[in-house]
Amino acid sequence: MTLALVTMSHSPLLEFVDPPAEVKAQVEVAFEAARAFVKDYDPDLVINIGPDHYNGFFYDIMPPFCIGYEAVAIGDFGTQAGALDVPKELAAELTDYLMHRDIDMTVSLRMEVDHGAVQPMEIIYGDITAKPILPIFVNSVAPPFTPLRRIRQLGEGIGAFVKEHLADKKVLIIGSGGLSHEPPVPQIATATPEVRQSLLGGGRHLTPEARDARQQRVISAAKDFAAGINVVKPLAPEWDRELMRILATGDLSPIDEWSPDEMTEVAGNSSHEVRTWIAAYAALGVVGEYTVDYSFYRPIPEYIAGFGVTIASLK
Ligand SMILES: O=C(O)/C=C/c1cccc(O)c1O
Ligand SMILES: [Fe+2]
Repeated sequence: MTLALVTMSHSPLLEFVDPPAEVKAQVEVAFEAARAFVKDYDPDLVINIGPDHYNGFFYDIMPPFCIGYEAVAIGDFGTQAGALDVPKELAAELTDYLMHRDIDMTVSLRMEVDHGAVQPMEIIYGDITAKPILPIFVNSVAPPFTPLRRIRQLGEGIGAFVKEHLADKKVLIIGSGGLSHEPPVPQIATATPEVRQSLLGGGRHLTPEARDARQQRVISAAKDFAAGINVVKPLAPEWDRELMRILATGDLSPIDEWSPDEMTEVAGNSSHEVRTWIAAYAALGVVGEYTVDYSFYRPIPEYIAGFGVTIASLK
């Protein structure tokens, strides 16, 4: 058994906006580092921890986290659509294991996932079905948020499962999202009645026209933000670097004390996507001491993201 980790900011804007060539080149170097690492490691299984942006999960029922026994990517922002290759029985075993560790997993027998879940797989493999994958959703955009301690414990449970039940496998854990950012994903607290309906589930399975309108709003916000118009909260590079520093130490306990409200205040509504990174690092830390082999960070307004990529492996 072994476990390795890749965490990656995602941005649906990658193909829709144009940062300076030097920035694009740096991001491509980071993506290539992830590809090369994964190619060399050649995992048997991917455990994919990702958020959702009101495409698969809505306020009719919003779990803090959920595992998919089957999963279908909706293909937003031109990402690959279609069914993921989920080993259903293994997903059920992991659920059972976590339940017995007092992690009340929600299950979906047919989870719908968006760019937030699949973009790293697409970047790394060019195909979201390239490997068997256990898809785990972590709520990162819809308050109220579970305390970060619970996310760490979820990650630790996943790590313990890998250690005990996947002794003959090479496993890659992916955390997708973050870092500081506040793209124009609607908030229930400030929603108009129409948007509120959409967040309650009306936004599921949008018509192509409605999907296009939704995406154009985000693309145009990104262009404004890059032009220096503060349509969204500024990125918070210091906060991002501090998180990455803590993750690299192997001791995640300081993060337990972070309050969700303060995260939102300092690093933006979508900064909670770092929960995927925290869970992934907690899983790796349970399997053994680790080193961060590669780390990239740059705030990229065009992508509306404090943009980071890390790779970590066991010592
Ligand atoms: O509008 C959405 O669905 C999400 C947009 C977005 C923009 C930038 C960074 C991210 O992580 C996003 O999910
Ligand atoms: Fe996102």
